[in-house]
Amino acid sequence: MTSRAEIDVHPITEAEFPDWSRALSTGFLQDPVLGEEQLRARARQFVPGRLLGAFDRGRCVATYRSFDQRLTAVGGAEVPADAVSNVTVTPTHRRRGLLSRMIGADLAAARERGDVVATLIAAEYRIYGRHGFGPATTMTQWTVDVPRAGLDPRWAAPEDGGTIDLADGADVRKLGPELHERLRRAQPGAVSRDELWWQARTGAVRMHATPWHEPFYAVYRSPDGEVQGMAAYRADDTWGDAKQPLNTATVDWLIGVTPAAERALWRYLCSIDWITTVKSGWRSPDDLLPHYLPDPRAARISTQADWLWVRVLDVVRALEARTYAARGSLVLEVVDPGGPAAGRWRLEAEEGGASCVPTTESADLVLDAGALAMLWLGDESAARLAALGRVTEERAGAALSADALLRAPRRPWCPDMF
Ligand SMILES: CC(=O)SCCNC(=O)CCNC(=O)[C@H](O)C(C)(C)COP(=O)(O)OP(=O)(O)OC[C@H]1O[C@@H](n2cnc3c(N)ncnc32)[C@H](O)[C@@H]1OP(=O)(O)O
Repeated sequence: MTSRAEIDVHPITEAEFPDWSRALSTGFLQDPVLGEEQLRARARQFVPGRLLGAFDRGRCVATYRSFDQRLTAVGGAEVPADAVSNVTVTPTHRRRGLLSRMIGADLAAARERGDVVATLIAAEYRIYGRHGFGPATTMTQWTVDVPRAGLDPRWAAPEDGGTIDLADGADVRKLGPELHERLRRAQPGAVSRDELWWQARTGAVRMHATPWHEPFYAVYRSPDGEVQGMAAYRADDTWGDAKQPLNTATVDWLIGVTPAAERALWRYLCSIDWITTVKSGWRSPDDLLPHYLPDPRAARISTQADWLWVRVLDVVRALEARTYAARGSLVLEVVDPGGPAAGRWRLEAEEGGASCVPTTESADLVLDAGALAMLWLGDESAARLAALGRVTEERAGAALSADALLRAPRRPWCPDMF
């Protein structure tokens, strides 16, 4: 076995990219041999310095990629984020500290660049807490039992006079980015998408060895013709023994920038002939989907799990970027051994802004960096974390005061997997 010191971890060169890409597929248990087209598509994600690899005797055995992202904070301001993805360690080299070396180097560089947070979607719950990340948003998938939903079987168009049209991939690439920008700027927890996101999700660029199957795309326009919503969905082909249709529509993604758009698109999906089940895809836990149906109980939660994980790199800018539900102050002691969030911080929240400064005053609450991330986006409560021992009250009632400041009216949502 090669010793730890002999394994070289460094930002890869373009020449190392094919070997890095093979290691990435191996780590994710995917076909390690990629075609030219996939390799070319993946190479578009190459940014000098941002793809790390570990090399044992010249062969890539671990991968790590980060990229620039914008994350929407509570209140609608965006912060620069270091988005972490493509983390793999080849099974022969696991538990030798390779992930720790790569993430340590990347988070230090992100902090140096001035990123306020790092973000990721964790494959497994137990990997990233030790690196100061906390689960900051929740993902919920609903399965709608369409016959039970109670929709009028004569439904043919949105009740509000808007329209729904089918579209193709080119339309989606044209209309989608602007629509998504509207959504994400208003949605705490949402992240920016680049052009490649739209190209890969519409089949214009093939990133994976698996064959591409085109989804259906539906576009909602308001009564005055403005594009306000869009959905991509697929359908299976299932028929019962009595020759009755039992087809499922599975939503890849659905964007609605107004409740009317969301309502129209969900009702459209639940009104397609032959479709008896609709699977919602990754939604917010407080999504209004069930309530767009006459019988909300027809929408059953089929998956609920942690989704976007956040690591606060700059406490001052993170706390000053968001808005607060009330005026008030709070002294937080963040325990983050050797990490950038460590210290005691005084938060002064006011209407229209907040200030955060280092302080020597006594702390109201003591918490770790992961708990700070969970509270920052407003998805978790300090009272719950206190009950779990993740937050310690140094002043009686401090968890309740923290919740009065930090809680948000709607839960954060990250629609994306990256
Ligand atoms: C954002 C994303 O890309 S998520 C995708 C993550 N990748 C995967 O899940 C692919 C399959 N798994 C892997 O590639 C690897 O096992 C990884 C990346 C999860 C871990 O890589 P390793 O190099 O083995 O991790 P490393 O040795 O640095 O571990 C550091 C510590 O975390 C612990 N740890 C690592 N992975 C896990 C896990 N899945 N569950 C629990 N603990 C873990 C290790 O035991 C170690 O603890 P210790 O310091 O107390 O001994």
